[in-house]
Order: sequence, then C-alpha cells, then structure tokens
Amino acid sequence: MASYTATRKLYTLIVPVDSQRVLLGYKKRGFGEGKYNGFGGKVEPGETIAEGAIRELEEEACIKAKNLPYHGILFLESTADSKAPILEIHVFTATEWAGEPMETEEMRPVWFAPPSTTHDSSDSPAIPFQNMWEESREWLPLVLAFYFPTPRRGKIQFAHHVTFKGGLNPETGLEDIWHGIDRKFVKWLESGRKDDEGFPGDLEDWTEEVREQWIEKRMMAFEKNKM
Ligand SMILES: COc1nc(N)nc2c1ncn2[C@H]1C[C@H](O)[C@@H](COP(=O)(O)OP(=O)(O)OP(=O)(O)O)O1
Repeated sequence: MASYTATRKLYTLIVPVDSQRVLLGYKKRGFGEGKYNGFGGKVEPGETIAEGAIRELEEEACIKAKNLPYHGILFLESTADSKAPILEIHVFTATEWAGEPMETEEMRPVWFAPPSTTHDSSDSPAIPFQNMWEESREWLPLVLAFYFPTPRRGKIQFAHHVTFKGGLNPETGLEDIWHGIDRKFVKWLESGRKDDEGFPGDLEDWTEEVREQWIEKRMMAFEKNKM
C-alpha cells in the first residue's frame, strides 16, 4: 500500500463547558480570524497533545484546565489547494479549570447556550454556528449532547474526516479553501471502547503510526467512492 505523504498539521481544540453554558472564543487574528471556535493551536515540538491543549487554552483564555475529557479527532483536507496540509485536530472539553476566562490578544471568550437550551430559558445567546468553521455543525452538537441537557456517564469519541472543495464563503464574503464540505465521514462511539474495527478512541491509542494508517485508509475510501 502506498504511503500517504501529504503534510499533516497537528492541532488541539478545547471546548470548556460549565453546568449550563459553552465557552467559545472569537478569533481576533490569524487563521480563522472572525470565527468562533474552541481554544487551541499547534502542538509544539517536545510537548504531548494534552500538554499543548492545556497551554493553548491558558494562552488564549487565561484559564488552566484541571480535567480534559478527550472526544476525538478531526482530519480536515482541502482539494481546493493541492499543497494544503491535512489538519489533524484533537478535540477535548474541560469542565473544571482554575481562573476566570479573560480576553487575550488572540481570542475573546464568550459564553453561549448549548443547542438543547430553549431560547427563553437562558441568558446566553445561542451558539453562532453560522459564524464558525463549517464542519463544527456536525461534531460540536454531538459532543455537547453528552453534557446537555443532562450529563451522561461514560465517554463519547469520534473520528471525523472531511474534505472541503473550497469556494466563496457567504458568511465572510471571502474565498476560503476550508469551506464547502465535499465529502465527510464520521466514526462515532459513545462508550469510547474499541469497536470491532479497532477504532482507537482514546488519545493514547492514537499513536503517530495509527493516525497515519487511519488517514491513509480514509483517503483511499474517499477515492474509491469518487469512481
Ligand atoms: C478548517 O477547519 C477547522 N475547523 C475547526 N473546527 N477548527 C479549526 C479548523 N482549522 C483550524 N482549526 C483550529 C485548530 C486550532 O485550535 C486553531 C488554529 O490555531 P492557530 O493557527 O491559531 O494556532 P496557534 O498555534 O495558536 O498559532 P499562532 O501561535 O501562530 O497564533 O483553529
């Protein structure tokens, strides 16, 4: 089997939640400027994915996560640019932290009501999905359904592989290679246990090698479906 050689960029993303609300950040500069998202960034050389996630949350929202439930992985690619890397984004929530969320140079934290909340029962606005990365509409509600309206036991974990074809983003009025979902695949497990196909739900099981094999398998599946 030929090895898949596109570069991959390793990122983290944390979505803090309290008992009634979801904290998102308004990106003030750089990649994703003008969008709401969780908090995160690149994993630095020498740090683990979890260490990178905690550092980025503190840098961007001034809070230090005390727990870090792991939810899964996004593999995002764009056929609009042959040189675009695959974005590999590890997604967490945090339900406990030290400090109070504060605006930073990069992010403005804002509390939102989860999708399961009726408008009248919350002081917080609804999550602005129209002002977020497009594929967030797919995985974020599923992650939040684990906490709201009532927290569930166990784990939820997913692998979400999305290809964007690019195009004019109507929300921003700008050309965006990370817009226009072309193909998508979601592997979703509520228990977090390995399934029959050996889906590596836990973070520690997603070794570099497993991630490489997973994305290669996924790329081949998309290619096959195209024919
Ligand atoms: C393209 O689709 C995306 N969807 C979602 N949901 N999240 C995304 C997407 N692309 C990037 N992200 C996330 C991943 C990271 O959490 C941030 C990007 O982080 P950034 O480029 O700002 O990384 P930093 O290390 O903070 O960079 P600087 O230190 O250079 O500011 O967005």
